Amino acid sequence: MDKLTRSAALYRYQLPMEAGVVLRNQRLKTRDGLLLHLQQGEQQGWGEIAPLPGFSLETLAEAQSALLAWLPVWLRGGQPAESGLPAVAFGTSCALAELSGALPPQADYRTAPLCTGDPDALFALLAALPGEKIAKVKVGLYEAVRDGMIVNMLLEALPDLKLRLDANRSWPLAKAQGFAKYVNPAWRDRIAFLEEPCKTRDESRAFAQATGIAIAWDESVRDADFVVQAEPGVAAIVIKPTLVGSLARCRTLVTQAHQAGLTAVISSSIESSLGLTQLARLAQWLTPGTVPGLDTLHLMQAQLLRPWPGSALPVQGEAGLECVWRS
Ligand SMILES: O=C(O)CCC(=O)C1=CC=C[C@@H](O)[C@@H]1C(=O)O
Ligand SMILES: [Mg+2]
Repeated sequence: MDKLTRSAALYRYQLPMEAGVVLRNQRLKTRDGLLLHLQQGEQQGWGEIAPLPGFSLETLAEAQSALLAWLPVWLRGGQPAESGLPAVAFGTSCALAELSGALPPQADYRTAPLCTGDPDALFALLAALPGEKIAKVKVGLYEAVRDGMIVNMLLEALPDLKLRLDANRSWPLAKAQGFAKYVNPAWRDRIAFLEEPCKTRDESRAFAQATGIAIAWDESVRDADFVVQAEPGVAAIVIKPTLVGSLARCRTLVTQAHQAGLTAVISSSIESSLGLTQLARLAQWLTPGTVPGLDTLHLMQAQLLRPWPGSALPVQGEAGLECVWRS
């Protein structure tokens, strides 16, 4: 491809969130991020760079500065080094992969319906769901006993249901065991995994051994000392590309997980529909057969540029974007 024909633009977006979306004790009123648009000859590619407040270590301002340093190198025909900021590494690698055709267009638009509060709403939705019934329930936000009873009730009522649970490291070991006590041992193997039950990895391992409930690593995957390996009681790793890094890094993690006999689940960091549809493509490409954890679009009041199939949310076009840089 002709290096001279490269051009690029960087846009800023802001999408209104549904009322009441709280992340790590912080209300998220809007989702703010950047969109990178690269063009080379007839080819083009988009990437979303949206550090998630409370989860990402980098800020949006830091991501923007990194992109403004990355862009001139790319425009001159170079291959800029992968950014050390995960959200930037993810977004730039997506734009480059669209440009080169490396990210296949086919997508896995299945999601594991996400339930944070109302088990009745989840029950109605699951009862009507065709095909594989797999849902994700947030635990650890209320009393552990209440969580245990809800999980037990759902598994009892829907015999073909499998659950993914997520405690976000909120329980001391004793509390986690208090949760498990309320889940009938006969149904525990229908908990596909419980993400990060305890405050430390060792406590989470002890929980899995003691209860027979499989666990998954999510936050741990981003710890500097984390190594993907087979361990008793560990079923899966959750990969959130915006928090983890480039497509190449995600691919390495998926390969390592599969080699260790673990499930790898591609999951959302609450990207816009643009980033989310790219994650659905990544899931189809790297983890076919595993339902990705992408049920987060309903937390927003609008989509961005590319619609998620079946979503009724309005789609904001390019006209609604603020251009912060253009070559
Ligand atoms: O993994 C999924 O199924 C959906 C994404 C999801 O649960 C999360 C996304 C981003 C931040 C968190 O609130 C949460 C998580 O902790 O995994
Ligand atoms: Mg999680």
